[in-house]
Amino acid sequence: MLKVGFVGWRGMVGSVLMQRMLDDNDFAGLEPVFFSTSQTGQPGPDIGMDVPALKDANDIAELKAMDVIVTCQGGDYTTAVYQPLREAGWKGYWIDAASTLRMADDSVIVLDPVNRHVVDAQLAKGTRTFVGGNCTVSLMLMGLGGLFEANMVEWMTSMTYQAASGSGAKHMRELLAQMGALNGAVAQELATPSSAILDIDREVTATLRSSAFPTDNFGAPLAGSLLPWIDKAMENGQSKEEWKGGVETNKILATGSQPIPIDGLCVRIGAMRSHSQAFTIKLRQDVPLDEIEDRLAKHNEWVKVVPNDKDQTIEQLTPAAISGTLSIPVGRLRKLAMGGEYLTAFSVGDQLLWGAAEPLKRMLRIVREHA
Ligand SMILES: NC(=O)C1=CN([C@@H]2O[C@H](COP(=O)(O)OP(=O)(O)OC[C@H]3O[C@@H](n4cnc5c(N)ncnc54)[C@H](OP(=O)(O)O)[C@@H]3O)[C@@H](O)[C@H]2O)C=CC1
Ligand SMILES: N[C@@H](CC(=O)OP(=O)(O)O)C(=O)O
Repeated sequence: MLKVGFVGWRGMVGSVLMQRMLDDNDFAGLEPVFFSTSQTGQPGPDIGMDVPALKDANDIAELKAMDVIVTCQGGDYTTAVYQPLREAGWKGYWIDAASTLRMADDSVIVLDPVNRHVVDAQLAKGTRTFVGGNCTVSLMLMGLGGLFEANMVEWMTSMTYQAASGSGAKHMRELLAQMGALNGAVAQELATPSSAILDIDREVTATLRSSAFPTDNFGAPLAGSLLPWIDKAMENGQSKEEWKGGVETNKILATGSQPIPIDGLCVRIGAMRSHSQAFTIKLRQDVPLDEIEDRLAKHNEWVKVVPNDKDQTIEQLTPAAISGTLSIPVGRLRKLAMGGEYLTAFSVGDQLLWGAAEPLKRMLRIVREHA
């Protein structure tokens, strides 16, 4: 039976992974072993079967006993443990949510509904390191996979509207604290229908700018505002999140020496756990919209084309509509005024499911089939 070590399972991404594996009975037939960097010796999680006490996630000898390690612990952990483990002779499968190893020559970025052929080819070649993609990249490719599969995209921009969850659990709490502080600052006026909206707005703006406003995690107000920068700066003026959009997409698609230019602006907004993106797509040819919709809809079982009308858009194409689900709606599809080769689209996806946990869960299944 395959011995699978889980690291980072207590965290936000790890908890979503655990739940999805329980939902689909994925622990059956495995020998799961749970690790922690802080709770060694404590009882393992309740997954409906006996599991040993938690092992030390930094203990190379314990890790070495695993056939597969699935980690959602984060990049610092991967940096500290992966190389020493390989140097100790471990030849097992490493399945990781962190970005650390994504662009390494000997790793594959996994998103099997889009690149199963790449994953299979690399497994056959003996590749043992599989990494989930950046959330905006995975969500974009789940939505637009039909266009890339048909090699219809000459270039693309992606303008993102990213949820607080992408920064972690503390940030989600801070977003809610900010929302509460704004509401609290004007609660009395809101309860008085005759109060002047510009007075309320003035108070809200003063609260946003006040030093007492909770911004320890984001470093600035997000509720009632937005933050047009995500992750570190690259030397060329891109943010690292924007850089990932181009390099990771091309690695997933294995475009090799003919990369598709993909760039844009990444923006944090006050959504909880679903990322949205607006695309401008330069098609290689002027393809009719109905053919485009058909290709998008048929690409995978989770994408859903939303007709370009107001009622269906605001009902189906929002974080509120899809958070907590695997659905990837794509809508606002129309040709732009620039010409028939210019397409616009908007998509939404749960950042913790297809954006993080789901590709790892599925990769573990693929490894089981292969091993
Ligand atoms: N957040 C996201 O959207 C995405 C994250 N990722 C990757 O996944 C990594 C982990 O992200 P995320 O899940 O948000 O991180 P979390 O901060 O939620 O969890 C990381 C670890 O913190 C430890 N921890 C300490 N206190 C607690 C507590 N009270 N509850 C739960 N865990 C606790 C746990 O490790 P221990 O048991 O060892 O103490 C846990 O595994 C990221 O660093 C990133 O590399 C990838 C894609 C998206
Ligand atoms: N950077 C993403 C979340 C994330 O964890 O990305 P990555 O896995 O590429 O580090 C966001 O903030 O929404």
